[in-house]
Amino acid sequence: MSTALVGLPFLKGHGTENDFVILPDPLGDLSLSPAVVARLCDRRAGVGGDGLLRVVRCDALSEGRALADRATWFMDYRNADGSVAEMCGNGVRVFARYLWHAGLTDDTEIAVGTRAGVRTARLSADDGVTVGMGRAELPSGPGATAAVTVGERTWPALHVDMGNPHAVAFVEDLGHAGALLDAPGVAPAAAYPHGTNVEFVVDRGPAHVALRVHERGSGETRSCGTGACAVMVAAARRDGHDPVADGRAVTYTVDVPGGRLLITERADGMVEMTGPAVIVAEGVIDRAWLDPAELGR
Ligand SMILES: N[C@H](CCC[C@H](N)C(=O)O)C(=O)O
Repeated sequence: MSTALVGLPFLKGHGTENDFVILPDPLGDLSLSPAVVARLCDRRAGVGGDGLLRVVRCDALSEGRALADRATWFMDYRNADGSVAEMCGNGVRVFARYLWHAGLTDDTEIAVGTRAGVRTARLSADDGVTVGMGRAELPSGPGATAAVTVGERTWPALHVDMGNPHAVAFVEDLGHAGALLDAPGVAPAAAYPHGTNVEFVVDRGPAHVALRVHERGSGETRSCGTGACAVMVAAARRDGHDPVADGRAVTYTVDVPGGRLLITERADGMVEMTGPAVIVAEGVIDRAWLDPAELGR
């Protein structure tokens, strides 16, 4: 006799192979401990993902209520280790694709609440999604730059804040970053009191770069949307572009190990990122493995 799985619905999705466990929780009644998130993101014993996107109505959680007049849904993003992060660019694309897939919206322009504020996603007929990623902040003063170390090698890095922190290091060859099994050393640590994502960048041609990324709380991933935006802005400034100052938008192609992103910094400073977003599968988390009671249900 088949025993139907009775438990928690979930979906899997990815954007340029930055993959996520998607947990619908419209009324916000799940309590997700870091340990439970880590179990769900475990690639062997769990569902597997670089992170988790909990889908909650803005008016159903304290962090979202202030945004409820501008967005219906809040993306509660968690890293694979269970830590909370302010924003996830690939995640917003997948989140918007999920809302459409689940019939929770019939708009193709969707405002999404995040810990970094409201981000707007535009769905295209193929699997592409364009997200307004906000404006890049380049801190000045002591926290503007850092030194990034992997093994015996150290590089200068530019601090770029996309709502979450990034240390962007231009290197001669992406292989020089080694296996990236551990977090690169970043000094001074005071520049990043809550840790940071670290990107290594090489040029591929005019307005065309490629990166590898070690993500805070997730390790090396195949892509990082906020990281790709941080890299684009760092490369644009290195190349003498400052759209707000010179009134000219600039677009870069950013290749990540999991695919390609097109990123534009507009004359108003808004950074727009376009890339794919795919819903791969949906299923049920068996209560024998994760009792909803562990989630406060
Ligand atoms: N993968 C995400 C970034 C997650 C950043 C997270 N690791 C952090 O701690 O900031 C993205 O596509 O933007």
